[in-house]
Amino acid sequence: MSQLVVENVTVAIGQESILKNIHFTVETGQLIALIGHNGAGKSTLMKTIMGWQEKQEGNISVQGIDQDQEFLHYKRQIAYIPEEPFLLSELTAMQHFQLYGKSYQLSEEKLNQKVEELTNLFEIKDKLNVYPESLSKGMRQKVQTICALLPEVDLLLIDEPFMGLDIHAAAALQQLLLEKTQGGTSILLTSHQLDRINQVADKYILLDKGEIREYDEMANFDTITRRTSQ
Ligand SMILES: Nc1ncnc2c1ncn2[C@@H]1O[C@H](COP(=O)(O)OP(=O)(O)OP(=O)(O)O)[C@@H](O)[C@H]1O
Repeated sequence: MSQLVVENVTVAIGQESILKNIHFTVETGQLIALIGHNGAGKSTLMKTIMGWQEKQEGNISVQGIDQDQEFLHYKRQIAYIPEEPFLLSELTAMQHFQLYGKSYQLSEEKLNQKVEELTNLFEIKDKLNVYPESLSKGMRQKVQTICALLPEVDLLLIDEPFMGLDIHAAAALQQLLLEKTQGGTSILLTSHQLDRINQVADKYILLDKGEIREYDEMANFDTITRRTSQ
């Protein structure tokens, strides 16, 4: 079954057309890499799927739940890790986790178990009571990443997941993403790190000036790069 269906989506910001007629699906348990030059429209597409950016035309659904018709129900199926950590200055790391746990209706027991597991994995267990301003950039990203990994959602959207993470955390995240897909979660991520993408993605979408140029198996990516650079 298609987890995410994006049909003929068009986005303009002011007079500028940013996404043109975007059309693709992501199947259950697939990991799709969204690639393209700076400014190609990758983050805008993520934000549009999240409902943070308004679309002018088209439809988006997750598990058959339409974004426009049942927004709250739709949104509960998705977790998002934005490119820039988006943390509240008045909340500690643990309070962020609790806020996410509440909004995705996790039981306290499940939340505590996952916080324990993920803060151990990302080596920030000693930072639970620390406010964002006292965390390093990479630690803020870890907190944001953990927030999105707490709920069991159908669709995970991740903007540049590996950027800013240390080697240990990047490897741990890579493993975790693969485990998530094996459990049936679909993942759409953007990345400029081709070596990582090659290791995790099933397929890639090549976005160019707001349009999809290629949507193919990851295994074909090298061939295409060579062909287009000749
Ligand atoms: N809030 C905004 N107002 C005006 N233009 C915007 C806004 N957000 C994005 N854009 C424009 O939309 C286009 C796509 O930007 P977007 O951030 O989606 O690109 P990207 O592919 O994620 O790039 P990068 O790889 O640099 O992160 C760019 O031309 C950018 O200038």
